[in-house]
Amino acid sequence: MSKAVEIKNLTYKFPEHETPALKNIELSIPWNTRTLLIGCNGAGKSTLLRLISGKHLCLNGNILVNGLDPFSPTSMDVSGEEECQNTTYLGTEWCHMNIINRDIGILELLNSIGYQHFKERGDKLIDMLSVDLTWRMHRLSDGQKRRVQLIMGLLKPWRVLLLDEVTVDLDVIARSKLLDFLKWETETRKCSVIYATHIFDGLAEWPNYVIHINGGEIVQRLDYAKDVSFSSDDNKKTKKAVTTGNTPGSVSICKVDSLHPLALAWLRGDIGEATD
Ligand SMILES: Nc1ncnc2c1ncn2[C@@H]1O[C@H](COP(=O)(O)OP(=O)(O)OP(=O)(O)O)[C@@H](O)[C@H]1O
Repeated sequence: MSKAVEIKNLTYKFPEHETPALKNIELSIPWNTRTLLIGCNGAGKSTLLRLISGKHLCLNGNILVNGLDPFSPTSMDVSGEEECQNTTYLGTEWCHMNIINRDIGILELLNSIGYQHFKERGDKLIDMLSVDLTWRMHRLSDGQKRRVQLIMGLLKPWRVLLLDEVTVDLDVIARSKLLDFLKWETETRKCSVIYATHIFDGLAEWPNYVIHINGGEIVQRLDYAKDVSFSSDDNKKTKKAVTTGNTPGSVSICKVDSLHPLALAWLRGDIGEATD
């Protein structure tokens, strides 16, 4: 069976630059997994996601998504019980689509992209992101607009979801629910998520793989369950946030104090949800 994503010997260069943005990328992403892409600004994360989505043409190397060339006209997978888009890419330019500032009602907007056809899924997303169908786009806050956008972006099921940091405007509840939803999706149907982010709160239990990109190269790929452990004691002795784990290639991460649980509890209280 084909993998969610299979990349072989991929090197990609923008015409304006001497050095390639991506070098010798080899990557295999199985089904039913969540992968985090971690790297500095300019490391190559967005370029990789855009190539996987078919937004850039790949000339050197081979990319297959669900066994298909992402640049080919076939964008739907009708092989399973549900009709799926092969990839959904939600990135920076998607965040700035014009419609989000127009004087248009949410229901009208969702109907225009097939809400009736994906009603069950749409209702789940609307409920999850606490969107009110009577809202009008031009009167919303940035985070409310982003929540509506996410419903639009996730309405049609996909095989591979490529998320390029689109959660910065979300409050901690919306982000937490979105991450839970994506986890549930990958556990209940044939799909996978690749997520490039600089925000790590709430992700400690989330990924299956963590990929470190530096200077356009994949420098490390950790199998989360096998290669990553959290330790409160060992690292304190060495005063290092990350130390080598017990097996070669694995890492032990110091427990980090984070305000994320507190903010989540406060905001859950604010909207009347039970806190743990
Ligand atoms: N449209 C473009 N034209 C030319 N060069 C580009 C273009 N987009 C990105 N690059 C270059 O490709 C390299 C990788 O950029 P990319 O956007 O993939 O990084 P990134 O890891 O997503 O960074 P960030 O964390 O800032 O989003 C950078 O050196 C950048 O200057």
